[in-house]
Formats: sequence, structure tokens, C-alpha cells
Amino acid sequence: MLSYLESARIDANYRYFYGDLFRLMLNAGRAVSEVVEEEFGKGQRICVVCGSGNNGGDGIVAASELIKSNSVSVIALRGRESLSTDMLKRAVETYNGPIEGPEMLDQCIANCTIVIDAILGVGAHGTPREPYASAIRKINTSGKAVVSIDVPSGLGSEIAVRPHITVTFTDVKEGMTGENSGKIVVRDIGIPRDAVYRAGPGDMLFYPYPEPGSHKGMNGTLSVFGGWSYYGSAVIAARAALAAGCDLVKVYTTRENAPLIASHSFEYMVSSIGDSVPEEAFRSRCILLGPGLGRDFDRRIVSQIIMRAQRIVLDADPLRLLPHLGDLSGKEVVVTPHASEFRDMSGMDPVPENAMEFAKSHGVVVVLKGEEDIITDGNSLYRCTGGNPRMTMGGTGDMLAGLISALMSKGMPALRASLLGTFINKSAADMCMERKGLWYSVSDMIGAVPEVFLRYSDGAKINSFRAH
Ligand SMILES: NC(=O)C1=CN([C@@H]2O[C@H](COP(=O)(O)OP(=O)(O)OC[C@H]3O[C@@H](n4cnc5c(N)ncnc54)[C@H](OP(=O)(O)O)[C@@H]3O)[C@@H](O)[C@H]2O)[C@@H](O)CC1
Ligand SMILES: Nc1ncnc2c1ncn2[C@@H]1O[C@H](COP(=O)(O)OP(=O)(O)O)[C@@H](O)[C@H]1O
Ligand SMILES: [K+]
Repeated sequence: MLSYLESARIDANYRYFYGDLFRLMLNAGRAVSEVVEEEFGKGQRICVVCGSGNNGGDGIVAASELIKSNSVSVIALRGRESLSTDMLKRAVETYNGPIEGPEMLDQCIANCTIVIDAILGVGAHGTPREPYASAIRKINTSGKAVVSIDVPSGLGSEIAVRPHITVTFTDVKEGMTGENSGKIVVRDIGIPRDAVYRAGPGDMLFYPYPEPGSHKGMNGTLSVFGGWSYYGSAVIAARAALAAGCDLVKVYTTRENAPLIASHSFEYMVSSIGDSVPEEAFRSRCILLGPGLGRDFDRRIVSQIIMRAQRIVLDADPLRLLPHLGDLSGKEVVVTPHASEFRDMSGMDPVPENAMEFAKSHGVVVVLKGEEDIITDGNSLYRCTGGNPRMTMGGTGDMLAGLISALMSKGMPALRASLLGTFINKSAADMCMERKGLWYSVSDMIGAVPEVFLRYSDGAKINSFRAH
């Protein structure tokens, strides 16, 4: 079952990794025409009702196939000139019949045996506006056989097409049932596994944008336990977390290192801890434990932090404790080992299958770092490619831990935060390399984080898909 958002994620990743979506639109339109002819036979009178998004494009491609053995009319509900995107223009080129305006809708429906609903797909949100709402009502009262493309237009709102058949792509979409979608036929349209199981710009769709009326702390609170031995690691993680949009970051460190860490920024808070952990640290939405902690940490304190935390990212030295802590599946936990840390903590080779096994048996998300990051929750296995060999410099792992924990502090679930965090980290490095070759620094990477967000989250579509 695919949510609309997951569908849009795959869409965005496909475009990024493989170029434009037109080949998929061709496959989608052809799949619809095949199903229509399988179900109803040839020689039908078909009215294809199109909106002005890609769902409409699928309808036009279907029409270009169906016209070979049926009588076909196409209606563009917002007029032919509304079919203006590059994809839609290419769809129109495949069809060598007329495309009528909305004034022909009544006649088209009256004369046909089958209505194809290509008004709205997974890019739609909210109750359909005019002229779509009226068209949907007309289709529902027409008494004709109705076939919806991808989803019944308006699904989930009070004005929705009630089709006999829905031809949906890749997987059933969230909210579809036999009652609201009729017979559901799932067709593969050739989306490669990699568009699904690779971190990419589509993961930006799950970034929790701040609500306009929100106040301080609602968009992320993070406690960073680190810098007990290497203070710089805590500075990097805290600064990366702020760059990723966390409201409030507080570093808990040793009495000696607290002033050093504080001297590197006035944007995060610093507190020193003694024999016990202050209660307020657990009130933050996420905890990051590990950057720069060093090997000689107090096991009792560190175990206490892990056991108390509900949402936590574990990095570097404390990972060694993990095998002794039992099942953590009641919490949201991300562990971010590199290859040798993975070996130490699991006793297994650092390969994807073992990462998956470890994630499953401990109830955590594993981010196994390397030239290619492996991300797994024990059920699905993702990878994050990209980045460059300059990322072997010290600090890039601290930065990644800061990013993932910041995203979790803003409410993203562990797996989503890990996918987006790995993508941002590698993209920031690649953006720095575009400018400075292999001679950029971790500070440059942190500075590039806002630009990564801007580059990959622009466009009206991204904004319309804000996840909460
Ligand atoms: N996933 C894939 O890989 C592939 C997906 N494909 C297909 O693309 C479909 C998704 O296409 P999509 O993203 O262009 O959006 P779609 O559903 O056509 O609607 C967007 C339009 O609707 C409008 N609109 C929105 N809300 C509205 C409202 N309440 N009331 C009225 N209007 C509203 C919105 O206008 P705007 O809000 O921007 O003014 C915009 O014009 C997908 O379902 C599948 O069929 C295949 O072609 C290829 C592979
Ligand atoms: N050779 C490489 N090519 C591309 N990215 C790399 C490479 N080595 C490490 N990275 C990236 O650098 C970051 C830190 O990974 P790593 O160096 O393995 O961890 P650590 O900093 O904990 O030693 C990760 O985002 C990882 O993807
Ligand atoms: K539809």
C-alpha cells in the first residue's frame, strides 16, 4: 500500500536518478488502455475526462492507444491550453484526435459507453475545486461504466468519482478500497527498485515544515551528549543540527570542555554534567549520544541515557554497549556505525544483509556508513549513493549524526530521518566539491546544508506535500 506522499517520493527520486517521467506516463497510459479493452472489449465509445496534471497526461496517452480500435473523445476540463507542462505537451503529441474543452463534457458523456476519469491523481490535495467538482458529479450520475486512472479523482474527500474499475500503478494507494474504487487492477509501469530503495530528493517531501503559528521548541529540541573527549565532534554535530532546522540544541559535556564548546557558537546551549544526567535533558524530543564521547566514558551514565531516551541516535563509541542492552524496539533508535564499528558492535561482517539482521534483532534503524551508506529498519533495505572521497576526513560522521538527530527532533520517524539525513550529508559534500574540489572542510559542508534544502525542495509540488 502506497501513501500519496510515498508515491510522490518515488516520482521525485525517479526524476532525479533516471531523468524525466514521460516513459512512465507512456507505460501508464498503455496499461489503462489494455485494462479497458480486456474488461470491455474493443469497439466502445470512450470519453476521457482529463485534468491538467500528469493524471490527465495518462488519460491522453490511454486515448492515443484506445483510438486505434474504439471511438474516443478527449475533454480537457480546464481547456486545451492548460495542458502546458513539457510532459503534457508530449502526451498531446501522441494523440492524433481532437481535444475538446469543458463545454463538450455533457455531450461527450451522453454519447459514450465508458468514461475514463483522468482528472486528479496522487498529486491532488483537498476537495476538488471547480471545474473538477462539477465534472465528478456528472460522471457519478451518468450511469456509464467508469474507469479511474491511478486513484478515483477526489478520493478521500466528499466529492470523489465512484468508478467501477481503478487501474492503479505500482501498488494500491492509501485509502483505496473496493467500495470507493471498484475493482482495483494494479499495473507495473516499470519503476526500478532503485527509485524506491535509494535515498534521494523525494525524501525531502517528509521534512516537517514549521507551521506559521508555531513557537520556539515546536520545531525540534535536541540534547547532544558528546565532546567528553573530543570537543570538536560535539560542535560539528550541534551546528549541523541547527543547520537542519532544529529549534533548540543543547550540548551536555564535561566541565572542562563546556567552555571550549560554548566558545564555538552562540547558537546552541552548553551544560556540564557530573555524576548524573539532568532531568531536563530527557525533555527534548530527541537525544544524540556519542560524537566525541571517547572510549573512557562512564558506562553507567551512558546506559542510563540510552535506557531513559525514547528517541535517540547512537554514534561512535557508545555503540559498543548496544549488544548488552537487549531489545530496544519500544523506542525509536538509530545507530550510525562505520564498517569497523559495525563489526565491533555486532560481531558480523559489515554487509547489507547483516545490517538488516542486526536492525531486526535489536529493533533499531542501522545506518552503516561508507562509500555507499546502507540504511535499514530490519524490514526494508535502502542505500544512499553519492558523496565523494573527501568525506573520509574527520567530522563527516559527526555531521551525519547531527543531521539525523535534528530531523528526528522535528518529529520525523527514525527511518525517514535516516534516509533524508544521509542524502543531505552526501549532497552537501558534493555541492562543496563542485565549488572547492577536494579541498573543502566540514564547516563548508555545514554551510552547504541550507543550499541542499533549497536545491532539492523547491517547487510548488514539494510545498503542497508538507508532511506533519
Ligand atoms: N508516480 C509516478 O511515478 C507516475 C505518475 N503518473 C501519474 O501522475 C499522477 C500524478 O500527477 P501530478 O503529480 O501531476 O498530479 P495530479 O494528480 O495530476 O494532480 C495535480 C493537478 O491537480 C490540481 N489540483 C490539485 N488539487 C486540486 C484540487 N483540490 N482541486 C482542483 N485541482 C487540484 C493541481 O493544480 P494546482 O493545485 O497546482 O493548481 C495540478 O494541476 C499520478 O496519479 C499518475 O496518474 C504517471 O503519469 C507517471 C508515473
Ligand atoms: N569513500 C567515501 N565516498 C563517499 N562518501 C563517504 C566515503 N567514506 C565516507 N563517506 C561518507 O562520510 C560520512 C561519514 O562516514 P565514515 O567516514 O564512514 O564515518 P565516521 O566519520 O564515523 O568514521 C558518511 O556520510 C559516509 O557516507
Ligand atoms: K483519477
